[in-house]
Amino acid sequence: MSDKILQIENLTVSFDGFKAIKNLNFSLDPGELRVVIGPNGAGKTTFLDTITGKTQPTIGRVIFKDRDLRGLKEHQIARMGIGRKFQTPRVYLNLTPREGLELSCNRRKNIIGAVFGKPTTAERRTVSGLLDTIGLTNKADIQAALLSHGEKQRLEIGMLVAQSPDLLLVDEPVAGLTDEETEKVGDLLMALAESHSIIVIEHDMEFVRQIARQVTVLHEGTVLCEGTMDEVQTDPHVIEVYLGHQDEAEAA
Ligand SMILES: Nc1ncnc2c1ncn2[C@@H]1O[C@H](COP(=O)(O)OP(=O)(O)OP(=O)(O)O)[C@@H](O)[C@H]1O
Repeated sequence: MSDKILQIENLTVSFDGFKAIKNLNFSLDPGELRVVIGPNGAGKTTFLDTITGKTQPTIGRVIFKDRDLRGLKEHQIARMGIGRKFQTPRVYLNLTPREGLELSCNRRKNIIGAVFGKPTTAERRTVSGLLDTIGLTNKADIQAALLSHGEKQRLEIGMLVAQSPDLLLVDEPVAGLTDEETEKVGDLLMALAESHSIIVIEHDMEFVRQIARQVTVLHEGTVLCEGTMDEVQTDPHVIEVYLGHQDEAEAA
């Protein structure tokens, strides 16, 4: 038995001979919040795709809760406890946040059942706790279409959490958000990290500084550097391939 929730061993992913991921090793502790950064094309999305089963390793292994995920379908991996939040929010716009969360609490229900069926007392309690966690109690009963972009992002994170995953994969959750909304999403992820393992992919360095304890920097499909934000920010290789260029871009 490993004490890691996720282990990636010697992973290589090739697309027609092009190696998007090369000999990558990575591990995550239960209850850890890890931020993965890296320049465009570094392999961040491919890295997540390999964990969720969307893409199969060419070489190497992805081990989740001591089980090799090779050959498993995306839905089987999701059922094992890996939830993924994509960059753009995917919420049910015609449902209220409360109804959306009730639906997510019980994935076997269909939409009609969730909207017209009666939730159990336990489900109601879970949903009101989740509404509180994502800061949407006061908007629980309006149509989700009327929520701001940041509120929709928080609702989708709540819908993922409602499915009780052990590992949450969150892809660029603050792209396009205001500073205030960004901070709320950061606070939410930090609160969730108390009871989940979380990997966040992010470009926004202010946001990374807000939430990151451990940071993994990817470059050309492999791990360039891993450490605290301070360690990563002062690593000469990271400055050269990523942060230096970003600061130049920000200054321009
Ligand atoms: N299906 C595919 N077929 C061929 N090449 C691919 C495929 N998917 C990704 N790649 C290539 O692999 C490399 C890594 O891509 P990936 O999308 O994982 O990077 P990324 O770090 O997520 O980039 P970004 O920050 O721009 O989203 C890129 O050069 C990309 O063009």
